[in-house]
Amino acid sequence: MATQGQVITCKAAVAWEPNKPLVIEDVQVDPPQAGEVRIKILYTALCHTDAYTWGGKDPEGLFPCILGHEAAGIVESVGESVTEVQPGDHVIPCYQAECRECKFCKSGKTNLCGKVRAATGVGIMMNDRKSRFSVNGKPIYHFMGTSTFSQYTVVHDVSVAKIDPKAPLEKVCLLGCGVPTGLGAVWNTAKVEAGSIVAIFGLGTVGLAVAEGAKSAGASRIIGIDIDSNKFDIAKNFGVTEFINPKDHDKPIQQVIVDLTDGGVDYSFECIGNVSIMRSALECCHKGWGTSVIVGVAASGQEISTRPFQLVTGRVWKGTAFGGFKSRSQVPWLVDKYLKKEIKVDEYITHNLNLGEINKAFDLMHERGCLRCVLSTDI
Ligand SMILES: NC(=O)C1=CN([C@@H]2O[C@H](COP(=O)(O)OP(=O)(O)OC[C@H]3O[C@@H](n4cnc5c(N)ncnc54)[C@H](O)[C@@H]3O)[C@@H](O)[C@H]2O)C=CC1
Ligand SMILES: N[C@@H](CCC(=O)N[C@@H](CSC=O)C(=O)NCC(=O)O)C(=O)O
Ligand SMILES: [Zn+2]
Ligand SMILES: [Zn+2]
Repeated sequence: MATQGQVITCKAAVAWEPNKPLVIEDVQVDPPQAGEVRIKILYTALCHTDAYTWGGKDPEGLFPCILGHEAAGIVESVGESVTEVQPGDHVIPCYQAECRECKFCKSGKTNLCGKVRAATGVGIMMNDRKSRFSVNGKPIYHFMGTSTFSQYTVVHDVSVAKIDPKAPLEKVCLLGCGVPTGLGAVWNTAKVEAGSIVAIFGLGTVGLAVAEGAKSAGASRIIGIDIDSNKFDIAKNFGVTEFINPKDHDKPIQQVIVDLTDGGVDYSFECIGNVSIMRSALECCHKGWGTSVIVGVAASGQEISTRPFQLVTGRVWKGTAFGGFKSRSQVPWLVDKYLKKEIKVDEYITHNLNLGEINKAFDLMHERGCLRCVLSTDI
């Protein structure tokens, strides 16, 4: 039955309130308006940022909402003036848009895009400043402009990357967030050179992707730091050469690293979202040139601090969103790299469940051995 132009009723996981189990609801999904695309989501993974917003830590978190931002699917229908995708295209929704026209996109200095950010930050679509989701007439907010914990979602056309239909959607859904973020933090934001010494704080999917990026950039030493010692065995497969568990040391972790590296590392990456570790990550950098990249997302109200002397003496503090990748242009390129076996993806997937088991998937995020859990939306 043709669904184009019709409201679709489908299953979605609704977060009615922070920290309360998500509820699988029959959700009404409106047709796409001008500049919008309705996507049948086939696979979606969970990222730590979903847990962060669900946990009430996100200053932009609005409830009720449909979370989820690391997914892949097939275009069901498009609104007026959409030219770059059509029904049947295989796509990855991108929380970081790329309109190619705004001040940000044209700057050549950033992957951030200003076109729809004001709407996606408040859970609505730009065209009429309303949501396309409802349950029995009650509007449900969008999340990050993607809302992939649903069998169907509506996104802005500037937030859709068209990919090679040969790519397995159950794998490449990961290229919607965590893996590109880690790789890009190294390749685009830090621009790590061959021979560099790198420290990575937090060896989840994002930190492991940093390790993979650093290895491919030719880093000579890749030091992984995690409070879970089981992470080292996994991390070796992604390029980590040395492991430090801060719990095994009395000295501040930055001092331990400075002592181990003749004055500090060339590059460090914070992949946890902990502001005190962000300070350690900066202060373990070498005087004169060490650069620290903040990747982790810290809770509302949290602030970073250090002695300004750390920066006066040449250390550089940076941050990255989606690893600096331009989403619509570069996600298809990352998919191609995966198909050519130039980047890992499968190795980050430790669990597979379906959308109906989403609360179990959130629980798994706190368990040892869990990197990414991919949900099939086929309940
Ligand atoms: N900037 C961006 O564009 C993006 C940021 N993120 C953020 O990156 C962070 C990491 O995400 P995931 O890898 O999915 O998370 P994760 O929870 O899988 O990994 C975090 C790792 O940090 C370790 N850890 C926790 N506390 C620690 C401590 N005090 N010292 C050392 N290690 C510690 C944990 O054992 C775990 O291995 C999150 O804050 C997430 O929100 C995620 C994607 C994109
Ligand atoms: N709403 C949050 C923003 C958290 C954040 O920094 N998000 C990252 C992506 S995290 C993906 O898993 C990002 O891309 N930020 C840039 C942006 O425009 O949002 C908060 O306010 O803390
Ligand atoms: Zn994410
Ligand atoms: Zn733009």
